[in-house]
Amino acid sequence: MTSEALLGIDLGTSGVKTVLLSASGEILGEGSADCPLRSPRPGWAEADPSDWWRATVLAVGQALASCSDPCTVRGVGVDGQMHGVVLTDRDGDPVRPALLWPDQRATEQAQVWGELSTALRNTLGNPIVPGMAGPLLTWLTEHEPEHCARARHLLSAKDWLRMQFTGSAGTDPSDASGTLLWDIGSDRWADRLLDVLNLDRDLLPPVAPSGSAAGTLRAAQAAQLGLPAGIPVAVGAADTAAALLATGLAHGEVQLTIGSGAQLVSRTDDPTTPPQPLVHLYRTAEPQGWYRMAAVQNAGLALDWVRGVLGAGWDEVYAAAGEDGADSDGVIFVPYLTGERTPRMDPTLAGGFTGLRIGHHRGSLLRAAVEGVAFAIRDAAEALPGPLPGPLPDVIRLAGGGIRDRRFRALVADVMQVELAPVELRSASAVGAAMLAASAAGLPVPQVQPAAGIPVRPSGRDHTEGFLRYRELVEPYVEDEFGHGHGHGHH
Ligand SMILES: Nc1ncnc2c1ncn2[C@@H]1O[C@H](COP(=O)(O)OP(=O)(O)O)[C@@H](O)[C@H]1O
Ligand SMILES: O=C(CO)[C@@H](O)[C@H](O)COP(=O)(O)O
Repeated sequence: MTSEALLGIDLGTSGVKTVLLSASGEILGEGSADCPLRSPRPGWAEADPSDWWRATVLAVGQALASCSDPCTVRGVGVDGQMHGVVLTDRDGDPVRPALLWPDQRATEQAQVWGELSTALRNTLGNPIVPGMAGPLLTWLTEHEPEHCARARHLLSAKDWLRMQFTGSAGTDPSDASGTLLWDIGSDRWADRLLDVLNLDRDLLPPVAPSGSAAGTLRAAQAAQLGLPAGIPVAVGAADTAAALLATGLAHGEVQLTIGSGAQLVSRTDDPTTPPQPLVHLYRTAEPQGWYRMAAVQNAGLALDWVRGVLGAGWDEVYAAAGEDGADSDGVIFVPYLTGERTPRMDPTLAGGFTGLRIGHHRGSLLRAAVEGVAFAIRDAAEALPGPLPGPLPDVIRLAGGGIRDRRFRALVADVMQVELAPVELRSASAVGAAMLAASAAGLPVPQVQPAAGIPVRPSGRDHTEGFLRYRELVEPYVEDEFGHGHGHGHH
């Protein structure tokens, strides 16, 4: 028997995940291929898009091979990591490696952006951070004019991939709203800002709805991917926006996704932001609507770094999360390897282990690392405003490739003191991309009912003392969203 399927491809920071979804929302096949970022200098984060392509071919092949019956793919949708820049020529060939969201090279340029008039900054609805396309483009204009002169398009990761599929350049509002080049209230490129900053408007691609058809799959690429040529390809969406589609996050609910970074999101109908926002505001992948995001730069990315440096396997890392006893015996890990966004909003911050004494050992460092990432997530969670002014809800939805281990889930629930409701999808974003493929192919959008995992309730283990010590290290003095300085009660 042959089944019909929609293919979703998630181009994440750590690699590519694929899913084949049936018309009734069932997962027929899955695949994944690693494609880690490169850091040619401290503070830089790049990727070679040809590695993305190889990982995509592998992950699509795996998904097809994993189906129990042969699949006929009726449409393709893509989503990807947000904010970065792929500068390409007119054919979509990169003129230099892609710059990714954890990149901090545009820190100086971001400061210049921060000095723009309040009116202009308000149109963006977002904190100014150096890993977003706008400041990265300013850096490229100043430091690599030769690459800018050769460039025809500035693309997000998934837009680059889709251009390989269809041959034409474009983007969608959910990714465009994460560039700092987008007028969030008017839902279009921020032309006045581009003029003021003297940035090349012609580099920005046309924008179309996430679920519309961008074109069809070209024959040569179809042959490499093992897919039929000529099938519709959706414009696609930013990874978090795609994940919201798959999990069906409702107004008033909060979702925590842990991958390379971690994101806490909630939907909002109000696209206004305070002058110095500590959280992001982005467009959803739907025809209307926004969501707010508290963004943690260093989640799985920091754990992966610690793992590499200490030569540990993932199981050892997660075993450390499951250990009983005192909080890392006084060792604290600050995971700010790529600066930090919510709630610090400071790209110049760096990571570190502190509190080390003779008698501490490798296990103390691993334990401190998982705890430090959980502390960073709690720190960000406390900054996420509405649609629920006030404290976080009692239950938070949990998703992402970083939650696969139950010991880490338990630690995060204990540190945050909330119940976590896991969604058992290997890649919620890839499922969202497959849903967009259905709409681009003119097919009914599958109703996905993601399997609910076992709820993770706080066990009663108290991490408050460790969290407060962490806070003292990272937050001697803060300003709230309205610019009022205050110290913390525990000082
Ligand atoms: N083999 C593994 N076992 C357990 N956890 C892993 C493994 N590989 C990766 N991870 C965790 O999953 C994260 C990647 O999750 P994913 O959602 O795929 O991220 P991204 O979208 O950033 O590529 C890693 O940073 C790490 O925390
Ligand atoms: O930085 C953000 C959002 O602001 C992330 O949504 C990135 O898009 C990275 O996602 P992952 O690769 O960690 O899933």
